[in-house]
Amino acid sequence: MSEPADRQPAETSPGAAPPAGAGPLVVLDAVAHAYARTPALRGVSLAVAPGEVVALTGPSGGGKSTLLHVAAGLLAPQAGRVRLLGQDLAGLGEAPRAALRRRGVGIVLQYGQLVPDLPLVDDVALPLLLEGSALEPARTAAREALALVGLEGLGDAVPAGLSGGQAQRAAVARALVAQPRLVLADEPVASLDPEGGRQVLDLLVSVARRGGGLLLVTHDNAVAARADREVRLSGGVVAHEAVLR
Ligand SMILES: Nc1ncnc2c1ncn2[C@@H]1O[C@H](COP(=O)(O)OP(=O)(O)OP(=O)(O)O)[C@@H](O)[C@H]1O
Repeated sequence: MSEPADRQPAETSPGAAPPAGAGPLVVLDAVAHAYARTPALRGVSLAVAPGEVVALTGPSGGGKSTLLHVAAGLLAPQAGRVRLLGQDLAGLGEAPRAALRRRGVGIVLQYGQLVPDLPLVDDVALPLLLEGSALEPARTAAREALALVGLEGLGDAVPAGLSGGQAQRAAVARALVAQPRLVLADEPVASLDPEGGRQVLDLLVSVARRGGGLLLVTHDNAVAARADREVRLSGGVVAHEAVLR
């Protein structure tokens, strides 16, 4: 996953990520959100520091996926504030939010969300291509990322030809290809066998071990046990928090 030489965002432009080491990677402060009349988050505060792996756990419907979408700026909360890579999302329009995500955040959503009919190599290369990388260096980085998740040689495959586990691995490759400082991942290893899950989790955790951050939604206690901190959401509030290491 080499950094293309032409990928040098201006640090001062709107949506640009601040320099490394400049405080928490994401901060949610008293965030609330409801879908129509269904409350999903009711005043949640949470931060992920550089170098930290945080597991978000709790019962189904507790608000985990909603929190991840809010943290990513994909969903605007109805109350509270979100700072992503040092930027207050309330002050950013849709285009600068998208630019901020592309430059510093890798996102794995629950169902992979690969682009139908697009060969995997190009799907995984998308974050680099959208940032202006030339096609061939982006494809080279994408092939390297695919190899890291165990999908070497599958660059020409399309999503319809993949197993659920392969699609999940590809989504992780796409999230990591641009070397993000923060990864937000919703059940990223749920479709994998235990050994495959461990390998992919190792890769995700390595982002934090290099000084980035990982916020990981999981129902799996063994996966949560890899985190530095566990935050349990239930009924849209933080029901429990534990430092694991
Ligand atoms: N798009 C939506 N429209 C309406 N209600 C929604 C929507 N998404 C989530 N909800 C509701 O918001 C609440 C929180 O859902 P959310 O998906 O965030 O929980 P979760 O903890 O991620 O659940 P799971 O573990 O099952 O994925 C639930 O009551 C859910 O039914």
